[in-house]
Amino acid sequence: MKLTSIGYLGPKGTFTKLAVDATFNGEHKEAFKTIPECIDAVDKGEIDIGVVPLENAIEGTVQLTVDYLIHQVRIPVVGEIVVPIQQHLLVRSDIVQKESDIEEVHSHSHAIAQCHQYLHQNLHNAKIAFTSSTGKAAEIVSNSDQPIAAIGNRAAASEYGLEIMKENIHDYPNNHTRFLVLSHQPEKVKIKSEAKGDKTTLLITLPSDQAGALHQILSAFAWRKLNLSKIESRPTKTGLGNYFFIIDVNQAYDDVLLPGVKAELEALGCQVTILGSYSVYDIL
Ligand SMILES: O=C(O)C(=O)C[C@]1(C(=O)O)C=C[C@@H](O)C=C1
Repeated sequence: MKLTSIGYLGPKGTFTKLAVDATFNGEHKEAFKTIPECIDAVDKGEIDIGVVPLENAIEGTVQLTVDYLIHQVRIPVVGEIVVPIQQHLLVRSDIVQKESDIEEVHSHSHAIAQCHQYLHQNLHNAKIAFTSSTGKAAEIVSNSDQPIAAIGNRAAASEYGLEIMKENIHDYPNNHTRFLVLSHQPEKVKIKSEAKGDKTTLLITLPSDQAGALHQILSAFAWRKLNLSKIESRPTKTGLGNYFFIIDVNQAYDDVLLPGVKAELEALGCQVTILGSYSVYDIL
């Protein structure tokens, strides 16, 4: 039998790989250089499932993921994985002995943002170099003989033979990232842990500039007592002031309440697309 293939933002040692390893057993896992490359591969059927970062507790939405899913490629969201994020400062111990030796810090923009205060206070003079992922940053540091450091996780340190010079350098505790599981073949998504709940994500376009439109949208959820966990606006990219609303509801798409919301919003002139109805998995 052909193994299910799962794509992730690579290389090895990324947080996305941690999310994949914690939720999927033994399947074929394939690293992609960028989030769009991973999403495209799912859409073209080159892989069965893609896992991409969506939102971090400190830095907020991974806009590349949201915009790519709205504007370029529509793939159903079939799961969400929530992973605790601990950022460490990784170095080659044969080259860097103390923080003040470090001339450059490499990492993914979201990881850099999660450690701003630390960098500001401790590595003020080091240059920042943005990489496609934290795993890539660790790989670069391991291949360099320059006094540079990466920000990444413990798995990256062991994967690339780096030393953790300073642990937990993220600026706030309780750091978590949500990852989306994307697939056109939901029957292939077999997650090994127990789901902690369900969500539905809707993409809503307001009719035109109309007073009270957002209030009317929210009231369609409110009077049905539907609990929302996120509301976000993203540009439609058609002109200044034109926005989509992306709304997460804390329940699966049912037969009554959410179809009712959809019909009510469409009657108000909104366009409503269901981006997914899916289970949520917490990795501890
Ligand atoms: O670079 C990685 O390790 C990723 O998996 C990407 C990513 C992100 O895009 O938010 C994932 C989790 C962390 O928040 C930092 C980086």
